This record gives sequence, C-alpha cells and structure tokens, in this order.
Amino acid sequence: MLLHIPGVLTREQVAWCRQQMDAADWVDGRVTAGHQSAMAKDNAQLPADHPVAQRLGDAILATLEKNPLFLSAALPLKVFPPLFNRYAGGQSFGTHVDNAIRQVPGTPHRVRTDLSATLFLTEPEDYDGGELIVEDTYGDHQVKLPAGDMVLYPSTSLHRVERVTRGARVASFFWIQSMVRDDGERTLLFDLDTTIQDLNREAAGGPAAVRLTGIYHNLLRRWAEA
Ligand SMILES: O=C(O)CCC(=O)C(=O)O
Ligand SMILES: [Fe+2]
Repeated sequence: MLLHIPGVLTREQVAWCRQQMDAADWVDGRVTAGHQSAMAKDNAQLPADHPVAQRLGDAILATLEKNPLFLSAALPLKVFPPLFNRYAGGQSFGTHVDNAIRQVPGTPHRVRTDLSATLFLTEPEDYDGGELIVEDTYGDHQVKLPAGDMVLYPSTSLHRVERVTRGARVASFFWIQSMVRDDGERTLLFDLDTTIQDLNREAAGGPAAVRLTGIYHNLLRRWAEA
C-alpha cells in the first residue's frame, strides 16, 4: 500500500527544520547507500551523527508516535532514525530497492525495512522535478507532496527520484519495521481499522462494531510480532 499522510509536521515545524538544515554542512549521499544503490544515487545528505539530524529526527519520531494514521497504517515495531537528503542542480536517484536490513549507526540494533517513508520539507512550487516514483504491479506512482506531508510505501518496491532541474528538494527519509511484516496482511488490518472507525462514527459502541474490533485484534494477535 502506498499512503499519503498529510500534516505530519506543521508549517512552523517545517520552517524550524529548514532553518537548521539550511545552515548545516552536507555530505555526499552515497555514505548510506548499498552497493547497487550507490551507483544510482546522486544527492547530498546530513551525516547521521550530525546534531541537527539527531535533533530533527527525534522531533519527527515524537510527532509520528502521536499520528493515528501512521500508527494504523505502519503498525510500527521499530523506526530507523530519520535521515535527511537534498537534491539540486540536476541530481537524482535512479531506480533501486532499499537494503532489507539496516543497522542503526553506533548501536547493535538492526531494523528490517518493511516500509519506506519520505517526509517532504520543500514546497512543490519551489523546485522542478524531484518526483518520487514508486513502481508496483499497477504501474508507476508519482509522488510530490506539500512540505510537512509524508508518503509511506512498501520497501519491496523499486523506486527512484527524478532529476531536480530547478531549486532544491529537501526531505527526510527513513524506514519502519512493522509488527506485521507482510504488506497484504498489514493493508487488510488498515482497511479493517479504517472501516471500524467509520462505523464507530455512525453507530458508536454498537454490537457489530464491538465484534469487528474483536476480529481486528484477533487478526493482529495472529499476524503481529511485538
Ligand atoms: O528522497 C527520497 O524521496 C527517497 C530516497 C531513497 O529512495 C533512498 O534514500 O533510498
Ligand atoms: Fe530508496
């Protein structure tokens, strides 16, 4: 499932992030790329241990912990500390698939990448190109969102970022290990949760909503690792 999560950060939070990022020193993005993706990748990144990356990453994780749409769709078990990238002057990231396992720098912890996320930090009118293209069995999906909005997509997908031909595209990107590894099972749970919420709006606490909530939890119990 490819999902648009609006308003992860407010305008003020985006401005706060951009102020600090724009003043920081950036490095070649190939530092965190795997063997294949290093050949396709041409962008800049904040070093993972840069104080700005750590401060902003913590702020993003703190808002995501309270975002009901993210929690329902991702069912997160672990979130990789957010990284930050920038594409300008014709830079792009060719078609690749993200590494399946990522070690959190400076720790023994590993994250299995079930879901990939891009949180946009530049308004779309401020740059040309830079669309994130995610391929799935239905074709190519083109994603270019307002600053503060995020897209979540299965890490199994081939994806790329188109050349940025005007301005600069700044974003945060990271990965999630979900309690439910399988995208099909996770999507069913998300659809069921959304339907139960709709039902609760129409007939709160009715017996059918209670039974469906029971089914949701029994499926989660069957499929989740915690
Ligand atoms: O910049 C993006 O939206 C995606 C970056 C990406 O695909 C990656 O770093 O693996
Ligand atoms: Fe990627």
